[in-house]
Amino acid sequence: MGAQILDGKGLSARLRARLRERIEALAAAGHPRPGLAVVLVGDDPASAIYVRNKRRACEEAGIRSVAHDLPSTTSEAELLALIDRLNADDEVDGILVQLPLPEHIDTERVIERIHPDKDVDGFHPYNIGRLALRMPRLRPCTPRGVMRLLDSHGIDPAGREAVVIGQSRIVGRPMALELLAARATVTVCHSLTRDLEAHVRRAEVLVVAVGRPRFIPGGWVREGAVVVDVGINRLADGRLAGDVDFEGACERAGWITPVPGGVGPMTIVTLLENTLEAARLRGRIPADV
Ligand SMILES: Nc1nc2c(c(=O)[nH]1)N[C@@H](CN(C=O)c1ccc(C(=O)N[C@@H](CCC(=O)O)C(=O)O)cc1)CN2
Ligand SMILES: [Mg+2]
Repeated sequence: MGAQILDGKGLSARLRARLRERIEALAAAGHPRPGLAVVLVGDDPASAIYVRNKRRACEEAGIRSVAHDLPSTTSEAELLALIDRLNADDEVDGILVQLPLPEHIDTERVIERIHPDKDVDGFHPYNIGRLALRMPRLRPCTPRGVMRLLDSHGIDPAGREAVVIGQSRIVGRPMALELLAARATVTVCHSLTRDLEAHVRRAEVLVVAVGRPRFIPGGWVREGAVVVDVGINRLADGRLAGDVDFEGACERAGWITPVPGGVGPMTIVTLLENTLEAARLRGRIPADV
């Protein structure tokens, strides 16, 4: 095992403690606590766990979270009506709609209905457009968390060959935009990409988000590469595995994220930070904290 570990768990714990201090100081000075509405539709077991973790993280950071748990039979119109109410509620700084939504609901329409200043997931076309133009406001949590993890270990993607595998709304596309904003040379690979192995072998920064356990063999990883594994796959024996063959990749990579304890915790802390940022953008707390 040659690779050094990119420790998202440790970094996120430090960032969360710092965030809590800032929020407590604001509260002590008479400012409102940031408020996050967490919307869960249906009974997807993984989503239920992620939402529970987000609510707990809010509580620990001193953020007021309001739960909206809706049945899987909720219609799109009902969900849009809830978002309208949350948009109009001054005490709600951030609105998070857990994805995936049930199939009968149009995800794009729901995301576009969230006011961009409350879009703490950073998925609204306005916020994605701002990121694409290198004028970011609220930024998608997982890619932003990855960039902070790299930065905290002194890794600068500028000028490097970055390869992102996967083109999802949550990770792949915004990850490519973050890396481009950081001046990497970016390639996005997907299911129609020819010769994936050749792209992976070129990558100095490799980000994998496909949701298939050990999809990338360790032997494909470039010597010294930075490997960011966004996959969280539950194996038949109950253990978690990433999208990259971790043991094999460790032989060649310079840096690598573990699963669990790498990217996942960074997603959650970035959500908390985005909620504070949304409160700032909305003028509910001072701009200089
Ligand atoms: N509205 C959103 N939906 C989804 C997002 C998102 O950012 N916004 N991302 C993913 C799921 N996700 C957050 O929602 C998420 C997944 C995993 C983790 C995490 O901390 N994972 C741990 C392991 C957890 C386990 O034991 O299962 C880790 O990697 O260490 C955080 C957030 C899809 N939906
Ligand atoms: Mg995420």
